[in-house]
Amino acid sequence: MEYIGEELATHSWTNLEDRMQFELDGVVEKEIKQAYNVENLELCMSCMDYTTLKVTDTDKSVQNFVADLLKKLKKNSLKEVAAVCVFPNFASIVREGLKGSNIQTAVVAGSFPFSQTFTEIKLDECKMAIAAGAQEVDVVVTVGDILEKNYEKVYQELKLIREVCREVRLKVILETGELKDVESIFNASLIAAYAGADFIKTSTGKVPVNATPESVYIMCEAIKQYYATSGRRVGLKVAGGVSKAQNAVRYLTIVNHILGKEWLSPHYFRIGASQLMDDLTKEIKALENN
Ligand SMILES: O=C[C@H](O)COP(=O)(O)O
Repeated sequence: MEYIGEELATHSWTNLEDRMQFELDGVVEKEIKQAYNVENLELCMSCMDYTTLKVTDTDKSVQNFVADLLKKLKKNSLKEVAAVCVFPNFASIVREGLKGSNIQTAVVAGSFPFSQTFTEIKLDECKMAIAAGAQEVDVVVTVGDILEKNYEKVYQELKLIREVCREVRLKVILETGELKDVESIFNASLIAAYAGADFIKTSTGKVPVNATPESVYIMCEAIKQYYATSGRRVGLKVAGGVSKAQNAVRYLTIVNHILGKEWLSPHYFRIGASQLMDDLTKEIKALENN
């Protein structure tokens, strides 16, 4: 058995907080202005996990959600989004609705959004979602265990989830708004990476604080250090409260600044959003007509 504590000890987050504030307020802010162009807005579109995770979702509403998306993309001559993300019970409906497109069927699973149930139930939910057609699975870490530094427990559970999700893309949600400090976000990122996550994701969108530039900066730094050690690229998904094109470009800029352009494709960068599509479409059109 590998122990995650030994791996974490090889990484360092010292001085990260000071450097982060300095860079976010200075050079990154300048880069955002330069990055606000049609090419990058279209890139944000193609990296979007178009999401509905509402208590009112039904078979019919999800079917309409997918059909509306395809209509919007066609009407506005837009590039395909990366995925449609829904609760796991809607996986087969989404997969069916997306037939003929390259858009992936993504689900949240593992007792989203709180991850508060038995490991077996989380594993079964992932398995059932995959059997129903999910190609990507987003699960949440047990946040309390990160805060109490029960790192080994979190790591072992994620490895079990990785095993049942071996044929699909696995995104691990850290719920950074609840982790709060640099150390917890940095360590949670590395635990997920070492457990085999394809992506680490900021938030569920279901707590008061979701994605922030600071949390994304810390996660990028952990991904960078992990890549230097392992040679494996872990992707980053920004999610929760991203509803404006300006914010989407802000996150893309931070990822580019720390990780570089190799991360700027749907393979390694995603934006999970339920409200971003319209503003992004509007801004693309406005810049095109300028
Ligand atoms: O995974 C995606 C998020 O749940 C979406 O959050 P949002 O509804 O705030 O865009």
